[in-house]
Amino acid sequence: MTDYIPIHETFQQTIQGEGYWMGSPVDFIRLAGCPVRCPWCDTGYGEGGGNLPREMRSIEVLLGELRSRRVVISGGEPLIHPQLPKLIDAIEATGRSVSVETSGAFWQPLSPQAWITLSPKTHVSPRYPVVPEMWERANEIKLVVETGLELEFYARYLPQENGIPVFLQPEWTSRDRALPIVLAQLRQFPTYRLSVQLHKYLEVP
Ligand SMILES: C[S@@+](CC[C@H](N)C(=O)[O-])C[C@H]1O[C@@H](n2cnc3c(N)ncnc32)[C@H](O)[C@@H]1O
Ligand SMILES: Nc1nc2[nH]cc(C(=O)O)c2c(=O)[nH]1
Ligand code: SF4
Ligand SMILES: [Mg+2]
Repeated sequence: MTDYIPIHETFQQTIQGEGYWMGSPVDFIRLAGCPVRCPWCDTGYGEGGGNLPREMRSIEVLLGELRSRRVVISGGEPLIHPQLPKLIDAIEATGRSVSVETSGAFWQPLSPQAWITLSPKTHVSPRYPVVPEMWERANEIKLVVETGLELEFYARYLPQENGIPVFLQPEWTSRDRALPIVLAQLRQFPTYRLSVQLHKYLEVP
């Protein structure tokens, strides 16, 4: 039985612009749909995304497009789709590695080899808090910093010394104000790292 999954867009042979794998050559599969409605969503889901692309594509066709050794599955919110585990397994079966970008508001058991980037949104969308399993499963945490209060909001969930990597990412539209805040926070928390959405500066997808 062929598995279809709702796709917003796919693009290949770009670079991961954010977080731990920043600068790595990657392909992108952006799944469609997200209920979380972050006010500053840079992908258009802040208002629900009803007018955004949504095309049912088969896993087989998605595999045929792949060119890079690492594939980033993003969205929208990838974990709302029950087909996600099968898509990850199918990509890994080609010998590739998979990264998943998620708000952490939904849970499904995923391949233990998949790299989970948790970017929490509880603070801007209290109806969609990070589920407890996600704080345990995440391989990195990426906080979008707009006001500087985010770090305190999530303090009890953030790893202490020698934990998983924590990235502070200036909210894009307020980056001129948010970047100095992030740099000051990095002086206070020198084990955390800066993530800048490199792709936007390079003007690649
Ligand atoms: C569009 S989201 C899709 C994946 C998932 N829904 C999530 O929020 O992690 C991809 C990444 O972009 C980040 N992001 C979205 N809008 C942003 C903005 N305006 N400034 C900085 N990062 C943003 C999210 O936090 C997330 O790490
Ligand atoms: N190049 C590039 N890197 C990214 N890292 C996370 C992205 C996302 O929208 O999930 C993204 C994106 O949209 N483009
Ligand atoms: S959870 Fe991700 S895709 Fe959904 S609105 Fe927030 S940033 Fe956009
Ligand atoms: Mg993006």
